[in-house]
Amino acid sequence: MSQSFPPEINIVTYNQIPVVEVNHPKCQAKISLQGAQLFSWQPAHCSQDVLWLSEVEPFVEGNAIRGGIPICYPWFGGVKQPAHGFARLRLWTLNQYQITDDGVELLFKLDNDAEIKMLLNETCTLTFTHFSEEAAQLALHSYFNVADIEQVAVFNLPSDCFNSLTQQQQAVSSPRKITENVDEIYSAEKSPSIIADQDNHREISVEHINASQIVVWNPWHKVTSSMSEQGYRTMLCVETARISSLLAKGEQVSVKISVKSN
Ligand SMILES: O=P(O)(O)OC[C@H]1O[C@@H](O)[C@H](O)[C@@H](O)[C@@H]1O
Repeated sequence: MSQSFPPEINIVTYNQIPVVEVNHPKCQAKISLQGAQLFSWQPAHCSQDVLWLSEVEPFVEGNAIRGGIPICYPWFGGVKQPAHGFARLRLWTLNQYQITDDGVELLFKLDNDAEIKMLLNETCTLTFTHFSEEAAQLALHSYFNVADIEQVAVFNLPSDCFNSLTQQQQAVSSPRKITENVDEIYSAEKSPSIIADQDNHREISVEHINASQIVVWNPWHKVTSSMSEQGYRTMLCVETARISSLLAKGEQVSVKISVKSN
């Protein structure tokens, strides 16, 4: 694609990683070409970023970026190496863009395997399409930026989940409050998940479209790469996933994120 972009789009380098910066009256956003990873999105009406990025992220080639929306594909977790699949470690290409008064649309491709369309405006919609013949898993592993994890409540999750830490199914009270290391897999029967971010006076709605699971993760004090000791305090992952029900060729999964101030 031509290297001359309209003023709303800029390609810059963060340490070793090429990044697309979007500057539009409706929103500002940043996407790493490694992983086609949206790691900053701030709609005009918000005074804070909606997505969390580790303040110690080094932006080193081949290192998973800690924050934003990593695309975990074509597998989830440590079933194989690298953990969470190779898509977040590879360079994607920006194949199309469109800028209108309403916002910016970007299309990134990972060879002939997959693509992700990003519709960025006052809301944010990512639509992933799986193209390869082989069935695959996926997680749009969204890290949300919250003022204080101890004042956060997540509404509209199912009343039970699979706890990946104990490897057991367990009952969960509603709304879900986070006060320790959590790593939970819910069925995606209920959508959207609502993150009440009390001290930022806002609610983040996370709509899971064509997902089979929702993963809720915060490592708390567990040592985690590219994350500071206090990093867990301002983040929460609520992930849109296809773990048990594999993606067939041509299938799409989307996450739609919107923010309401209160
Ligand atoms: O450190 P990674 O590979 O980015 O993974 C982070 C976390 O991702 C979550 O999706 C998993 O449920 C956790 O088990 C995992 O620890």
